[in-house]
Amino acid sequence: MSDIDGRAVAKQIRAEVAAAAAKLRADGTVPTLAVVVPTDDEGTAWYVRSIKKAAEKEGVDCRVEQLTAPGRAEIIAKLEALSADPEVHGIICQTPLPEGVTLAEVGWYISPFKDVDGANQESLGRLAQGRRTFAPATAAAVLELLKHEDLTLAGARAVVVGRSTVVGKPAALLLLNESATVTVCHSRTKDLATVCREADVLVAAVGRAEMIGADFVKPGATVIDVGTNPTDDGGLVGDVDYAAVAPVAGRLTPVPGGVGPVTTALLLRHTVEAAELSLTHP
Ligand SMILES: Nc1nc(=O)c2c([nH]1)NC[C@@H]1CN(c3ccc(C(=O)N[C@@H](CCC(=O)O)C(=O)O)cc3)C=[N+]21
Repeated sequence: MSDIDGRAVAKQIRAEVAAAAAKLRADGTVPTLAVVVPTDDEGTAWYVRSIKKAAEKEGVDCRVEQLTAPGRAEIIAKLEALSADPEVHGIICQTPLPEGVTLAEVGWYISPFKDVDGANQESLGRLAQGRRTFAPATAAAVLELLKHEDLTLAGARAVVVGRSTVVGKPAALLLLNESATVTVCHSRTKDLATVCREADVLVAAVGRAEMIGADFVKPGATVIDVGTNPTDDGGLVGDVDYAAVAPVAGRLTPVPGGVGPVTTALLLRHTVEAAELSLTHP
């Protein structure tokens, strides 16, 4: 088994981002990402700090908009204002949202031109249509990691475990757009391990620590672990039982150091793309 090195892939993407950002700046456009943070959730706070640090290192301005106990109307007003602000090119609204508010309903107020984390239903619809769009950064990271490997997605058996709107569904659509044969599994799937064992490419996006064991994996399969589950001792584990699966899989992403760093890098890539788009579609 060989590890898939997410940090190396992220480094390469970030170098491309830095070059694109420098070019935009030389032409008088400062690529700018706005991060709307509607709760004080611990995991989100970590991600926001890491976005800000990465953005500033690569020449992308990052505006963090921390809201305090906002209602739906306040979040929507903020997203509308940022959508109308010509100096902002990319917008991400962090999850989790306050009780009773969903990303699906507030995502509508993020301009599709600035929707760098694919939260607007127009973005998801375009993905379903196989048209150019911003996919959610985490789902895009799954495909980016696969594309860096020497494997053929067309005709491959892909199984996605998890059907969330932010990861499972868009990852399945991206794989389908690459002509993989895609199965989406979830909590009601019968004989989950048997279905997963058919996969040439297995994507674990359930949010349950180490639930994918060796019996879920076909020998030699490529396994992408999207899970980032905090452990009691302050560490992080994936949805895949790494120690058990490593001897069976052909290739496997570690946690940390797999999907996570690529997610952050792609959010920045989407932001410079949105900035470039703003020049031709002001
Ligand atoms: N609208 C929205 N989109 C998101 O994509 C989103 C979100 N809300 N809310 C919060 C979660 C969390 N998330 C992570 C991204 C990268 C790492 C990451 O890079 N983790 C490092 C390690 C972290 C560590 O060592 O603690 C790694 O995997 O190597 C983690 C978590 C995106 N999220």
